[in-house]
Amino acid sequence: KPHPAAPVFATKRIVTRRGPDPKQDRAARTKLLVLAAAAELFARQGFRQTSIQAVADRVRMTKGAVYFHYPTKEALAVAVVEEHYARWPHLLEEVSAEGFGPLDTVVQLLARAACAFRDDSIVQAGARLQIERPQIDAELPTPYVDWTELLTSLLLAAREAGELRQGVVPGAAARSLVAAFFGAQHISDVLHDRTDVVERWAEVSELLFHSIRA
Ligand SMILES: CCC[C@@H]1OCC(CO)=C1C(=O)O
Repeated sequence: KPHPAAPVFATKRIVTRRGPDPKQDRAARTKLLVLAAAAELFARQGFRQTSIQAVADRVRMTKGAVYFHYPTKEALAVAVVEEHYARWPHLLEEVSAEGFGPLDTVVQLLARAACAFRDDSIVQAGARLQIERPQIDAELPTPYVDWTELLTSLLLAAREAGELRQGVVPGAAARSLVAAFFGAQHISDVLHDRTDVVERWAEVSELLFHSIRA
C-alpha cells in the first residue's frame, strides 16, 4: 500500500524498465546517460557555463544526438530538476518499508536526503538549478512546496499518533524543517562543497526534533 503521503512529488519519470522494444530501451538508457552528464556539469559549473557541446563531449555523442533527446538546454535543465524531485518518492518508499512511525519517518527521510545531497549529482544539480532559476527561461518545478506538503502530512500523522509535543503545529514544524534543511545544505555547499552536509544536518536535526518530539 503506497504511503499516504506518496502522491506528493508528482513528476514525470524517464521510464527505463525493459519494454518490448529494444530500440526504445536504448533510447531511454541514452536519455539517462545524457541527463547524468548534464547534471555533473550543471552541478559543477552551473546552467550558464554549461554548453550542449560539453554535455555531448562528456558522453561521446554528437550535439545533434543530444538535441534529439533534449531540444534545448532549458529542456535538459527541467529534466534534471524533475529527476531531482523524483528521488524523494523512492526514498519515502524505502523508509516506509522499514516500519518507522510518522515522526521517525521524517527523521529518516531528511537524514537520507542529506546523504543524497552529499553523494548524488542529480540532486546537487537540481539544487543549483533551482538557485539559478531566474537565469533559466523554462518552467522549473516550484521548489520547497512538495517537501513542505510531504512533511506536513507526516507530522499530522505524528500528532495523531501522540508523537508531537503539545501545541506543535504540523504545518509550522514542516516549514521550519524545510527552511533548516535548505539552509544547512546550502551553507555546507558554499563553504565545504557539501562534504560535511550530513554532519551539519545531524546537528540541526538533533535540535529541531528535540523541540517537537513528545
Ligand atoms: C528539504 C528542503 C528543501 C530542499 O532543499 C534543497 C532544495 C532545492 O531547491 C529543496 C527543494 O526544492 O525542495
